[in-house]
Amino acid sequence: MAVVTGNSIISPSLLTNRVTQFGLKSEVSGAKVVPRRAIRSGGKVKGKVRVVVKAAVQIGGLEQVKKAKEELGFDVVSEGELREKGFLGMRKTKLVCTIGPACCSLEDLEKLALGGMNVARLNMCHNTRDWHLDVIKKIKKLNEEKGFCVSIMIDTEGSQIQLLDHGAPSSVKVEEGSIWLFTAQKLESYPPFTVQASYDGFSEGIEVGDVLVIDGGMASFEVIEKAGNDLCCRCTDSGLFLPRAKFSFWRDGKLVARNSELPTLSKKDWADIEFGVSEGVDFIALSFVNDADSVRQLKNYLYMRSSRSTRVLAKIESLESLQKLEEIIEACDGIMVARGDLGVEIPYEQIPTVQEEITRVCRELNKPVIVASQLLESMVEYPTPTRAEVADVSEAVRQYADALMLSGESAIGPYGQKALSVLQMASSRMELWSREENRQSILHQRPLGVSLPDRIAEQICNCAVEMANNLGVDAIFVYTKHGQMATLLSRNRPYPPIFAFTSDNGTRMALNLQWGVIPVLVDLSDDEMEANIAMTMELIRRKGMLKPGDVVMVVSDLASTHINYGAFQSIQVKTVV
Ligand SMILES: Nc1ncnc2c1ncn2[C@@H]1O[C@H](COP(=O)(O)OP(=O)(O)OP(=O)(O)O)[C@@H](O)[C@H]1O
Ligand SMILES: CC(=O)C(=O)O
Ligand SMILES: [K+]
Ligand SMILES: [Mg+2]
Repeated sequence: MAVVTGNSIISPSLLTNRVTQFGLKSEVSGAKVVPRRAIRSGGKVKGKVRVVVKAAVQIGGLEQVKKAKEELGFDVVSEGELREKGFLGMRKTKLVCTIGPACCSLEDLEKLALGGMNVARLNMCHNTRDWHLDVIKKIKKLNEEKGFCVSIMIDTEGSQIQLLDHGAPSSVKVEEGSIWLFTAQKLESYPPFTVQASYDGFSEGIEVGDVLVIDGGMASFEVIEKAGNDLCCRCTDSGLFLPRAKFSFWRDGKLVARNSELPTLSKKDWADIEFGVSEGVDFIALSFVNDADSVRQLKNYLYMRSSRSTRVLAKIESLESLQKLEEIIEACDGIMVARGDLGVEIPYEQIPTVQEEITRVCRELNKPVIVASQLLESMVEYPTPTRAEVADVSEAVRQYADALMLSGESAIGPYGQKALSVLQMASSRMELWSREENRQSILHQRPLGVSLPDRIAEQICNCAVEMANNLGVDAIFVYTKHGQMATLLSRNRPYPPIFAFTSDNGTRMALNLQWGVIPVLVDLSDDEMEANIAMTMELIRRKGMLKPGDVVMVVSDLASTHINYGAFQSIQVKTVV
């Protein structure tokens, strides 16, 4: 028997109904009913009733318990983590893995899911649609059959001017002083010192004397002659050409910005998006976003297509996107700091401050942010990271990024699971340090809401987190339809984990990317918040995850029409006895 106590507003009949509905036999004992302007009709209480609830809930038959367990979509990995490490030990930073040939079997995907993968990323630049479909099906199968909660992201190819091919499968050495031809002509084979660019207009606007930089510094050239669209260049800084090398042009120390010449969404991208939507992916990450228009265009399309639960992420990987950062963040549902391409467009020494700035603005505007690329690059080849890589990962966690992403480390490397465990350990360690140092207290929150209800929700969440930290509660429970309250809590980066109960599966999958949020799918009542609270606490307790003495802060904003309160927002603190 468990007893849940608290000060609540509820009708006792509804509590009993709700508890019974969820397969539990219940007794409501010691309920002090104080009818306030209550209207009695046909022997039933209508209107506002204030009740101090002390609900004693007894466990029903085995069948009923099983049913009740099935009602709670609580993923097995969070459950295991909670049992092993307790509430405070639960990892807050989310992990994204790029899926590629090295990790696409059902067994490998399961190992990544067990290792803490929250989101699987499929890069539409590589492989066939059938290959991606196969991976999507495997992940959905694992979610359904093994109780994981792994969201799926597709990442569009986008239009990239800056891709080069030298015909060799591996890297080619470039010596200082050597002369190279860069051409967009399609060649059968590659004569020595010839490189093919992926886009016909690659040299438009480029002048003799401009500097051509490979992969943000792998090698550099000076343009010495222009013949039609071809460029003849002399190597000024020796280095390497990797396959699919990226390049940029510089003049007087500044990037010659060219991304706006190409559409963010190509025909192939639209076809990939259509594929993703029909397969029910949770996120679409847009490559080479230049402004908010392409984000809005895709969001409108998803709205027309009744796919509102598909969230749109904008990848910041061009100079143009940096110049329009705030409008892009406001238009999208989340951001990826795509450092691979970004590092080709801006000098690499600027990456750390730019990353910190993007991460800060995203948190202030309440959008999740993923820090991506080269986090543990050396682990594509080696089973251990460099200490500098661990420091980089920890820095992203210290900045309170919502998520970290593996690229080649999981897609093609033999140590993908190990790389994931490095992210897991490094982020847990840094989160602990941030708590010990009370770093959350220095977070600045810029006011967001404009309308009164939005401002109220925001203030409630800000205050709730301050209270939760000061009181040292074990967990925050929030009940949410579209995830707004959960994200507003997460934005404050609280010490306890946030359990976000939602009856909307799209919301659940989207919240997977949100710092510190454990989304739980459950059938919630629209009009009786107290019953939702009692039912979810009981279900969690029944799984052995709430113990006597645990303190839970409950934050809710679902409408409570039954008691005529309209939108009823509250913070309650409950002790499990
Ligand atoms: N589905 C896939 N099939 C085959 N190889 C893949 C796949 N996904 C990724 N890879 C390989 O893993 C490497 C890293 O993947 P990732 O998608 O992060 O890099 P990328 O291609 O540089 O990203 P982007 O083009 O979005 O900037 C790629 O260069 C590619 O070799
Ligand atoms: C992830 C990605 O697209 C990049 O880093 O460029
Ligand atoms: K991509
Ligand atoms: Mg990129």
